Amino acid sequence: MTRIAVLGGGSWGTTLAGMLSEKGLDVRLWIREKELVDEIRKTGENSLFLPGIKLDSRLNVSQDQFEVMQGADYFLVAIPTQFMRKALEGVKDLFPENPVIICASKGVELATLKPMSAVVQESLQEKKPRYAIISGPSFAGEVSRKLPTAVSLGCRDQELGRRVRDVLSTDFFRVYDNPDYKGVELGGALKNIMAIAAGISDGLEFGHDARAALITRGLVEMARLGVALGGRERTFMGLSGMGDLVLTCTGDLSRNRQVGLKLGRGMTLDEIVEGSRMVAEGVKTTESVWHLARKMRVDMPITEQVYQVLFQGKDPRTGVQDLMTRDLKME
Ligand SMILES: NC(=O)c1ccc[n+]([C@@H]2O[C@H](COP(=O)([O-])OP(=O)(O)OC[C@H]3O[C@@H](n4cnc5c(N)ncnc54)[C@H](O)[C@@H]3O)[C@@H](O)[C@H]2O)c1
Ligand SMILES: O=P(O)(O)OC[C@H](O)CO
Repeated sequence: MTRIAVLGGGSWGTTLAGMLSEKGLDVRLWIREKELVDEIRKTGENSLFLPGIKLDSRLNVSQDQFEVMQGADYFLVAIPTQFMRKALEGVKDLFPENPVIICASKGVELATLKPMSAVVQESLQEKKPRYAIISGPSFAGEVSRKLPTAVSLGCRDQELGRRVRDVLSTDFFRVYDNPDYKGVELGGALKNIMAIAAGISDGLEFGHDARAALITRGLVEMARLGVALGGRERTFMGLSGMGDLVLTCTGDLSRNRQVGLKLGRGMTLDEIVEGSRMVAEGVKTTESVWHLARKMRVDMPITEQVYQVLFQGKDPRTGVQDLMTRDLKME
């Protein structure tokens, strides 16, 4: 039986682990928090990150990485991106040679300005990992309720990509393979910034026109950086670009959109993140991408304004005003 090790017991890792266990695969989920391991074993629920969802009773959960990783055919990682490198380096000896790493996380590492493909390659260098990235419009809260969802699977090796696609697909979770892993991973990371921007606009009650403009111009900006970093423009029109962008700019289940909504309504970033155990990847990724855009000399006006609101205390209203009064240009 295909065995999958899932590393990361937040809402997404728990959702994917539960889904694949229910599909009949041998799934082992590594969770950092002992109280969550105990709770899932006792009640079948991860009430901190995935409340109200009964997990498949065959799902194995553990805090012991050896127990989770030994003998696995695939390693699915759903660890917040700023912790990814340290987490993988900490268990690198437990991976076999040429492990298949399926990344489910969306962000750009702030310390190095690198995407997850590079973080995985560098942290497991001696093991020569094979990388795939799953990304697209997929709220854990909806997938865990088996609502119809479609995502992209980026993998340079097309034969492996098709295999991973088949392993991850179910009758309600449809996976499309795409050899442009760079575009797929950047789409998922960059949309988080635009979700914050759309949240800010809606928090300020700037209306539907403004949000539609942010989504459309946000996509242009995402593709511009994505292509400069080696992704294909067409990928940004797909599920991991346009699809996830629309979802998180309009869907209130998005944590990134929620950060923006609260900023728009007058809260400070410190007040918003204080006490939250959930991750809004867009905050750190805005900082990473702001630096990356400067380094690559790519124009990213929406990212620029989100950066100034998040990290330079700019009034969100002034940020929107500054976007509207830039020099006029051809579309
Ligand atoms: N939740 C979703 O709907 C969803 C969907 C698609 C992709 N993702 C991506 O999945 C990744 C994981 O997010 P999530 O939503 O499952 O997380 P979450 O917000 O539900 O939970 C937070 C996670 O962070 C972990 N964590 C906290 N501090 C840590 C540390 N110091 N080192 C290592 N881990 C630490 C916690 O153990 C927990 O697993 C993110 O990159 C996110 O963008 C999430
Ligand atoms: O809650 P968010 O904003 O992290 O979005 C979750 C997923 O990325 C949606 O596809």
